[in-house]
Amino acid sequence: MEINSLDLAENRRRMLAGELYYAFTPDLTADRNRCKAACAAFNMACANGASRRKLVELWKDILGDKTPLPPPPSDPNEEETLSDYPWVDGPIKLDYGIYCKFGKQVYINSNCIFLDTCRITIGARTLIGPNCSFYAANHPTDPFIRNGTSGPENGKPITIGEDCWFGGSVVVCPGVTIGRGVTVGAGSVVTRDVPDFVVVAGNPAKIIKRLEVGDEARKDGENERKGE
Ligand SMILES: CC(=O)SCCNC(=O)CCNC(=O)[C@H](O)C(C)(C)COP(=O)(O)OP(=O)(O)OC[C@H]1O[C@@H](n2cnc3c(N)ncnc32)[C@H](O)[C@@H]1OP(=O)(O)O
Repeated sequence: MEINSLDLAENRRRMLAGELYYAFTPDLTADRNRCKAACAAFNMACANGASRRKLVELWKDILGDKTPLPPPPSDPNEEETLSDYPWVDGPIKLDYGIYCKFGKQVYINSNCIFLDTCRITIGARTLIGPNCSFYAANHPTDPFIRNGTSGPENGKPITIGEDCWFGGSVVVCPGVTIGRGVTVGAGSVVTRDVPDFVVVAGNPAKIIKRLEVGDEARKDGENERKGE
């Protein structure tokens, strides 16, 4: 495939739809470079102990989120107006940033990676331990189609529910959906969907515990998702 003859909009549509597409086109490369620079700025500010407000601004830059922040409080030490924004300990790496969505009060520990060639959604109040990787990106297993950086690739979206907890060094593979209130043990590799309210661990991750959660708690989650 000659990169220069590609319909770039169609190529991007294919990327997000999980179809075979080419990653090294000028527009996708420029988008990744934009995100790389935004991540570098965020990581540098994090390492230098920047204020919560500065870090939230830089985090929003990574995601391409143009919505304005609430005005600063008169006392800059009282930034409770920002309490719903994710807490992110750098360094962090996202591929595009614009294809990731994080719910309120998410926490991300250091050295996490989000390869968002398809959409990655993380539910509210989910806690993510250090060195976790969320790989929506994938390549064909046939080496002759894969063909290094000249070949096409495809991905699958990753969806994580609310109130999950990922221990350190978890890998989430392309196409995985994890339910609400799930705990994922340290070092797990999640290759298949996970239902609500369970603990999974291992490689591949398997259910090691089911939580007793009343119907009311399940209903609360549904209402919250509907914005009630
Ligand atoms: C947001 C942050 O920054 S988090 C900071 C980093 N912290 C971490 O990464 C800690 C993550 N915690 C873990 O992995 C814990 O082991 C938990 C949460 C999974 C333990 O969950 P529990 O439901 O209490 O499991 P429990 O300890 O009873 O173990 C049940 C079984 O699963 C196994 N198991 C527990 N954790 C794991 C794991 N990570 N990988 C593989 N097996 C595991 C146990 O060995 C045990 O097996 P056995 O019955 O054969 O002895």
